[in-house]
Amino acid sequence: MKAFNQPDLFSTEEVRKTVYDLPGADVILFENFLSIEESNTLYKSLLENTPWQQEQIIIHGKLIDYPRLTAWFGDVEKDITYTETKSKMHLWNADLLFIKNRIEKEVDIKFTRCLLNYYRDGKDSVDWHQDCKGEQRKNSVIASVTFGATRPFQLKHVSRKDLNRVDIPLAHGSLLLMQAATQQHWKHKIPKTQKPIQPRINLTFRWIN
Ligand SMILES: O=C(O)CCC(=O)C(=O)O
Ligand SMILES: [Fe+2]
Repeated sequence: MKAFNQPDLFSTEEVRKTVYDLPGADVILFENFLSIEESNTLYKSLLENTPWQQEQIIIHGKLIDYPRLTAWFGDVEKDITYTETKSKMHLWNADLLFIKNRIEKEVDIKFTRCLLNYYRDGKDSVDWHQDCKGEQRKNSVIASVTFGATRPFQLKHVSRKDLNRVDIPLAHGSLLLMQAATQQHWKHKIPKTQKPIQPRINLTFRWIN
């Protein structure tokens, strides 16, 4: 399988940090968080070695496939029910531990889980939602790492109509940190696109006990 082709535009490898000034949110983007070589190797390895699963949801009594493939990894191996589908949380592998350690140098938290999403093409997506449940939304750290195609990560405030939607392009090797009460005040999504695009893998490291 071919490694992901990085456009020339991103051939400079400097880490670039952007802090988004959004009311009630704490969102920071690190472009080139991982080098192109690291990102190419990890993309290929995660694509090939992850036990990708098709999760399903019941809508009007019908089982519907989620428009993406997923996998859970974490500190312990166990059965979990995240959606309607019974899935397994797998033990961290070397690739994920490598990425997790790099992120933990940036933020003072030990992540316990990671959700991997595989967007096979532009038809795959994730609709508006907030991460975490209940009280955890008021104070959480979500570290989101992307490999493959750049897709816009859209953010919108849950109630304030006066605030514009924000589109953050998440490129190969980027890290997006969402902290504090971001999940309480803002929703996010990855829209579908008609454009012919390469696959994309996204990893969200989370703290869930
Ligand atoms: O693919 C992404 O960038 C976001 C994934 C996401 O929001 C989630 O899995 O909760
Ligand atoms: Fe999410």
